Amino acid sequence: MAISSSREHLAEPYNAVVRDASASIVRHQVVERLWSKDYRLWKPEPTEITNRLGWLTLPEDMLAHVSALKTLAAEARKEGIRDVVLLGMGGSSLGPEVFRTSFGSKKGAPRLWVLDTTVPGWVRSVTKSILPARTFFLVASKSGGTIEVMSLFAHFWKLVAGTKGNRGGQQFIAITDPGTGLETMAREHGFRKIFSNPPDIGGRYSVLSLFGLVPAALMGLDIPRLLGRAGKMADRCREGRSVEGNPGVYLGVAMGTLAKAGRDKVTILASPPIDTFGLWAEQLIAESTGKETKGIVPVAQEPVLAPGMYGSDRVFVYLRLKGAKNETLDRHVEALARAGHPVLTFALRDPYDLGAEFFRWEYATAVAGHVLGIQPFDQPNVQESKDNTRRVLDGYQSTGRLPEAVVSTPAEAAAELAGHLHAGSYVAILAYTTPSKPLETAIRRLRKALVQQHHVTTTFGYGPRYLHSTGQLHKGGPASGVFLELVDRMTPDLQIPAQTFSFGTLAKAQATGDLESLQAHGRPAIRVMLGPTPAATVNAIVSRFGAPAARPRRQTVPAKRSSSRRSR
Ligand SMILES: O=P(O)(O)OC[C@H]1O[C@H](O)[C@H](O)[C@@H](O)[C@@H]1O
Repeated sequence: MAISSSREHLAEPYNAVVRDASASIVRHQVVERLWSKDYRLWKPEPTEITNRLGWLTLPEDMLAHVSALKTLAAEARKEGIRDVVLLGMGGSSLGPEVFRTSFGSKKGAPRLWVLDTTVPGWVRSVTKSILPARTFFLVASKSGGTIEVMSLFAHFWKLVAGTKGNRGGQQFIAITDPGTGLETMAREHGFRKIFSNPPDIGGRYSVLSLFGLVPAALMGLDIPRLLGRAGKMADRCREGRSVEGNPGVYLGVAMGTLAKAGRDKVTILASPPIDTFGLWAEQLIAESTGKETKGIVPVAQEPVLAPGMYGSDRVFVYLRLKGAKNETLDRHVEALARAGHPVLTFALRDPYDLGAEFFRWEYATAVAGHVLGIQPFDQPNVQESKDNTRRVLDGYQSTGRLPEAVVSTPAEAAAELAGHLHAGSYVAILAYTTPSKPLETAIRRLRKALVQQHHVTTTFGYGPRYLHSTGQLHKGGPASGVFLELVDRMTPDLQIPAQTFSFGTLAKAQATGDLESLQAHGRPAIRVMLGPTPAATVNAIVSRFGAPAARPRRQTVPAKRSSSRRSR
């Protein structure tokens, strides 16, 4: 079969592992029970499950909002709005980020900016790129109280208020659940519109709800077309008689059973225009499965290397967009399959097929949770870092100082990393800084060096974004992570209006709060200060890793054919 078509099933011997588990999935009517929202698929109690399954019917339910979305998009065009800045975290920002980078704005529609940070340099760079009086601000938060979102709102509200020609609240739009603090605030501030999202959808399952659709509509996307693709996939995910006939169940059973057999790193490869899909999938998979010391490690945007460099803990999934520059990835994926790694390929005809992929992966993650025996809809360890941040900020407010954390030099960090790594490890690189080309090139070099030298897996996330995404897995998932925290100087800093701390202090407190959480879980966590030239600092770590090590001996089959887990 040509690489350009989907390969939705694994080659042998991996397919046999999935087949082994299938009988139990069919016998226990997992598909039917998932569609009927039976919480016992995951846990004996319904808490945070029954009120989290609204995503199943979004492709139909959201059609009711199409005309309101069209009206808003038309208003933006008519009023000459040039930019839309979305203020949100995790489930409220990563889906829109995929739309922004995969589609680009349509002709005549405003540009979308997604701001999910507290790093002052990043906030400042978006602030400088827009004309405040000709910008809509989307304040997006399910809970309506997330500290980053509220701080960013305060910043942009003040900015707009100080602008000639501003239309005040008319430039602000809220997306939130009914009855939140954000809803009240939006009403008090005279927001142009409040989009009230169905409350039975968790953040990471919300891309096809108003959280994803409002920014998508403002960018000029064809919403019925996107929902239509998602709906077709949802229909395919109703097949209950065979796992191989249901694309969502197949992916979920494959991820779950292979993770149990030792292949717990799901490496997402995607054609260049859609490669931020991995950032969205990271949150979905990591936050849903990474708990009770179990979980699947999603890997996004990792540089591709020769098949022999990878350990036997990987599964590869390739999202191939028709017409994109796919030559390199095509060759890579062929080589991976030839070398005996498990590989799936999903072919997308155009970016609208992302609608189908969102649904497939959501469904698959719910099924993988069942296979792993965890409940995929809560995030029990996310709060810890938030509590630690709060404690650090309280300390700062009474003493005027942040606590000192142990800092390593680049050379020490390289040695410490090496000392912690073994087969099956993953290194999570966590950067509290402003994105830049040189930095991202240096990070790619670091990831390459780690894979080549140690045959481990690498992930990369900007802080505090990753706290709302992979942060749950880091603390609650398997103890195979080693954490490298890279922290900016945060200068020049930026004040948060009506707040006793600045953006820089908040970002540093978040970095410290998470470091403390990781250490409290006994996870190796190393901090390096990025200094005046962040890319040079990262390169200094890379330079400590020598030439690539010899290729490891690699297994080409899963460790063992595990028997399927008893379904409840
Ligand atoms: O949309 P919000 O309520 O602001 O939440 C944003 C994010 O917050 C937390 O970190 C959760 O773990 C995420 O799942 C969520 O997406």
